[in-house]
Amino acid sequence: MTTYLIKGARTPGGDPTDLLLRDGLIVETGSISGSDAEVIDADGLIALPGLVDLHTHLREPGREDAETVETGSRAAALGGFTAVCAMANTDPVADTAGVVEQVWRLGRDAGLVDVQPIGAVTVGLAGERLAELGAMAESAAAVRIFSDDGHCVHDPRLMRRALEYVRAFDGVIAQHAEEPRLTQGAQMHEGVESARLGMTGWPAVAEEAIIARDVLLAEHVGARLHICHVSTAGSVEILRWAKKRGIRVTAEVTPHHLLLTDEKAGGYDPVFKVNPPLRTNEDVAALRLGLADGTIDVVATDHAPHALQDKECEWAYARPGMVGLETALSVVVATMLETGLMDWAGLVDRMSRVPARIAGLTEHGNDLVAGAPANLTLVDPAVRWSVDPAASASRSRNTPYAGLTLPSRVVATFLRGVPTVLEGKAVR
Ligand SMILES: NC(=O)N[C@@H](CC(=O)O)C(=O)O
Ligand SMILES: [Zn+2]
Ligand SMILES: [Zn+2]
Repeated sequence: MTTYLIKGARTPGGDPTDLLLRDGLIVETGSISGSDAEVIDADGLIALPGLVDLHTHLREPGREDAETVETGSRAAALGGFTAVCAMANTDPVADTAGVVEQVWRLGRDAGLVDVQPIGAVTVGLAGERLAELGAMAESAAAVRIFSDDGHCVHDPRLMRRALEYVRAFDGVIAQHAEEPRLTQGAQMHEGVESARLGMTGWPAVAEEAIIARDVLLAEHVGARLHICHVSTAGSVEILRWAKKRGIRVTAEVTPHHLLLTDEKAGGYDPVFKVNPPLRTNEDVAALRLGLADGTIDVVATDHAPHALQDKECEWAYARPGMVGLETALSVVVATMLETGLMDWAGLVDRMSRVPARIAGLTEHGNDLVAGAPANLTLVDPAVRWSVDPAASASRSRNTPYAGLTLPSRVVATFLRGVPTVLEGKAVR
């Protein structure tokens, strides 16, 4: 196994340092010389703990034409990630120990990021009966996060049972907050733009009503709740209230909800169709402030690859979702760092340390100190780059940022001391 010496990397808030990586660990930091290691010149680069994504759709098993565990893992590594949590809405659904173990093994065999499967809450995501949560928790995949993402666990009794069940092993239910009765036929955010375009709206209250209900349920049973892809100002207010009350709730926001608004629907390009929908400028401002002050705990990509025929069609028939692994860091730099709302230490917190803690991934999200696992990424903060969908490592092309110039780029990523990305290119 090659030993790597990273020379002169800046760390958030710290002085430039060298990092010696050997046998999967950071074995030494500070000023290091006289080593026979392979040297990586990191002058001008920032070293961050590897990013952790709590919300990735890898599409395997079932839709390998849109993404596989391997292609999604490669896209993640290029985005600076060393761990991703794979959502359960595959085909078959990840609702048994067998399926989550299969995904976990595929991730291990690809070896580009740690793939932590998320288990479904209900059988087949149908919202009727609880899936075998205990068996998934005890499986080789050691599932801790359960989610019916793509669907809301809308039956309050079932949601209560799920929260009670996972409390026993400190698991967490990640809720896709969408009251289905309020979003029937919905195509975009309900507001001025949807009225102008004549499209059926997805009102903010469909998200907020479920979040309000579920924080109260989590309080009642004393369990951990996580809210997926928070998208409205009202949701931020409810979370702020719940946290002040001591309720064990965490929440995520996607990069696209930090940057884009419902005006994008005006061109009827389905690349901008996503669940929850792009909202208004006021919502974007509230999400940024909520992320800055910690009301929203983490950024998660909700990387949702879709095959060409599922996206390049009429808006109403297009699947919702956007890819995001390769652009997440840059979009957060553009929306949170360049606006002065957060610094690099804040980004590390929201994209590495806290998501790792929520997922229980103890090998990730650690400070880059001697003895820590060598899971890290090197970022060039001086580079600006233009997003080219065709250059993506993801099998799908549905990025909403085509042609956009974004700041900061991942130069190298290491998983347990082994490079997955070097000079901005995937190693394997
Ligand atoms: N975000 C999306 O628009 N789509 C996701 C499902 C989801 O995250 O709800 C997908 O699986 O494609
Ligand atoms: Zn969702
Ligand atoms: Zn999702």
